[in-house]
Amino acid sequence: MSAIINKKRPLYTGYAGSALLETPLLNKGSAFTAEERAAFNLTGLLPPRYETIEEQVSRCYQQYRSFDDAINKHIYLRAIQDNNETLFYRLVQQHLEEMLPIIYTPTVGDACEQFSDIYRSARGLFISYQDRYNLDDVLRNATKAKVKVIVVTDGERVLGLGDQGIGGMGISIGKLSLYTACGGISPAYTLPVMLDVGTNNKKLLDDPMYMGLRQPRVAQDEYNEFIELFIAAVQRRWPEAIIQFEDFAQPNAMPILQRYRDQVRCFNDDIQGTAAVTVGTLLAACRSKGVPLHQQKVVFVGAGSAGCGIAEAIISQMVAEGIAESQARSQIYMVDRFGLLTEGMPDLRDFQQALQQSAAAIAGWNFSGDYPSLLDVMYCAQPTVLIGVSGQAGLFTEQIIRAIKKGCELPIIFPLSNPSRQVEATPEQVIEWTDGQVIVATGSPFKPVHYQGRDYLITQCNNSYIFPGIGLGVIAAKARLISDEMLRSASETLAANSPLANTGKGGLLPPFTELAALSKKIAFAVARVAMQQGLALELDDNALQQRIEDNFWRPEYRQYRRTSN
Ligand SMILES: O=C([O-])CC(=O)C(=O)O
Ligand SMILES: [Mg+2]
Repeated sequence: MSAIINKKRPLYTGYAGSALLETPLLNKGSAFTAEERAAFNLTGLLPPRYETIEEQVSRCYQQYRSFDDAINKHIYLRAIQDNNETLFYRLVQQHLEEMLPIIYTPTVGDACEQFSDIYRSARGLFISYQDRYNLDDVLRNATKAKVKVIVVTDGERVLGLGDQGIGGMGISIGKLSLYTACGGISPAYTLPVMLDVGTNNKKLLDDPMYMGLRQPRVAQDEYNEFIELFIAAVQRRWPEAIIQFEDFAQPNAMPILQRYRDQVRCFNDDIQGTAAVTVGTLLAACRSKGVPLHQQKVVFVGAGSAGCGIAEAIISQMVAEGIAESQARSQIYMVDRFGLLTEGMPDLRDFQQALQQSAAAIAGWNFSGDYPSLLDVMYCAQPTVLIGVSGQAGLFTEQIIRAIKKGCELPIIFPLSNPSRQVEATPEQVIEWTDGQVIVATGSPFKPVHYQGRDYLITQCNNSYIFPGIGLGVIAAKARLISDEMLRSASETLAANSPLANTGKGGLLPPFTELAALSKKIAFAVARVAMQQGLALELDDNALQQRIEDNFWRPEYRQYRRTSN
């Protein structure tokens, strides 16, 4: 363990009295000691008993348990976060499996939808289009001086819930909570950002409570200029910050990523994070099954930027396993609203065209519409893997699932859409319709399924396995950019840590309780690749490991001393 972290040097601060109690990064509440209470003018502001953080956690947990609804639990935890960040993370760390679904997917989806209704206090930066020419001033107003990770959204495609306008702030906050809880990034270095360009969600525009700009979304040139101004302002203020793009709508997500990924430390979590975790989970599934990835035929339902991002990552992985790219592409079938993406289909975006099937490939197929439907693809292509990223509940019908099972003894089925209520089929349905012969993973958490005397653990194939480790690795090695190879090493590290693939038992991915340890391994692998590519500091293995430990923040109170001013 790191010398630096164990040293527990006292922290000097000029805050005192109620201002200290109202600063969530510094507040310790009843844990301020007698000496600190005297030195910081706190005497009388707190109940007299001095408490340990463990005692505080017990009280919070008792209060937490008194709420029945997930959304009320979420509101309660967010209130603790806004009052005392150290306590919040200590509580979450101790009850990680129970609380992740509350601070993150699926409950964070409700929190985004109800953002203006449940709003309590300010967190992060709301950058409105109207402030676009004052961005330096706006960034200077941020309460954090040294920002290392920004999660930014414009709220246009929040999870599978569509345009949530300003409510998208909920997802930026949730993702950053995981950066800290699972990736050890100190909350002092994280900043959630919501770019408010308006909303096209009529319900929100008509809602008297709605707290965002009441106007249709700014689009095209104005929108792109705003993004450009934002990126440039971040570069001036925090040139080393990682920018994670989150929940942008398809027409913007890919162009923004392509415009900036070779210039700044950025990635799009829905395209690249989802792709990395899905490839990692798929590799683990293939290894447990004993059939390599390059021998699989993969059908996607949903050919948006997320689906196409995963498909491209699978193709890269198949090529890395030794098959030709054209062969790999021929094994991927993208099904969208109008059917299988096929040569000649009108209005395909660039990134979709690269994934269309050739007319020759489907020449012998038997189908009735203009393009093969999902069911046609199931019968004619006989896939072995089915991945859902459609955002549409119920798309994997019994007929679809039974059709894949017919052509494959042990299909791999990942209904990934989030949150839980948008899932293409529940794990219970998938297991039942395949008579229990299936490897299943979902994007949101689901309880284990009991079927014919057997318990099936449902693996959550969620970005949270990937992005905290990437962030930690990029920070530890000061990587300048985030390359595809770095993301691929994250997938491989994830797969290499699959309990099922390694031991034949347990989940496809490690339990969430092991996320912190896994994030460190991913950080190490990602940083190593960044160094090999000349994108990062040159460090030997020991020095890199040490920097990962040094950067890993733990929710422990530090001793405070008062600055003399
Ligand atoms: O937040 C999650 O659980 C995964 C994600 O990025 C999305 O669904 O947009
Ligand atoms: Mg997302």
